[in-house]
Amino acid sequence: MAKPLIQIALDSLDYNATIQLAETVAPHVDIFEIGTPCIKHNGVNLVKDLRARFPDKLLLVDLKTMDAGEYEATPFYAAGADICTVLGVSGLATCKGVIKAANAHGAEAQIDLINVEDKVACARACAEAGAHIMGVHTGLDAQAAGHTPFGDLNDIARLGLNVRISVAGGIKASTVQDVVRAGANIIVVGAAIYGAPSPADAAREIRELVEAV
Ligand SMILES: O=C(CO)[C@H](O)[C@H](O)COP(=O)(O)O
Repeated sequence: MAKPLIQIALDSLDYNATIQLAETVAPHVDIFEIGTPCIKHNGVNLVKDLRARFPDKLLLVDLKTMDAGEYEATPFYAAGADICTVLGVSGLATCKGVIKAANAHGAEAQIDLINVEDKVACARACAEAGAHIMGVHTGLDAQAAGHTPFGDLNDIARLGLNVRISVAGGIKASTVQDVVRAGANIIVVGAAIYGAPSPADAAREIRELVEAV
C-alpha cells in the first residue's frame, strides 16, 4: 500500500499567517488544507495564491458544503483545488453535486462524515455515488467534549470501500501510527502542528512516524 499522505490543516483566519505556516511546513506535508474558518474568511483568492506558490502540493478546500454542491464547489475547483469537502449530513444530492464538479475538473470530492448518524450507510451510499475520499472526522467541538475519530475509522476501514480514507480530529504524534495501522490513507493534523513550539519540527516528526510504520 502507498504511504499515507500527510495533510496540514491551515486553520488560522489570518491570510499572511496561513501562507507563512504553509511555507514553514511545506517540506514535510503532502496536502495543504484550507480550513473552513480560513476559507470563509479569506475566500477563493487564497486558493489561487496557494496554487501559484505551491504548484507541487495537493490543495484541499474544506468547504463542508451543505447545499448547492455543484454550484458552490465549482469555483474552488476552477481556482485550483484538488479536493473539496462536502458534508455527508447534507444528503446524497448535494454530495453528488460536488462529485460532479470534481469530475468536471479532474479533481476529487471528499465526504466529511462529521455528525453523520449512520456513518456506514452514508459512506456506502457516497462511495456508490462516486465519492473519491471518505473523511472520518471528529470536529473541534466534539474533541473538546472528549470524542476521538478512532472507533469510526475502524468502522469505515473495515467496509473495504473503493475510496481513500482520510482521518481528522486531534491526531498527534502519539496517535498517528495507530491511525496508519487502522487503514487511513490521508492523515490530517492541525493543532498538533500549528500549536507546537516549532511547527516545522512537529511536522517533520509526524512524517518520520508515518514513514516508520
Ligand atoms: O476540520 C477541522 C475542524 O472542523 C480541523 O481542521 C481538523 O479537525 C484538523 O485539526 P485538528 O488536528 O486540530 O483536529
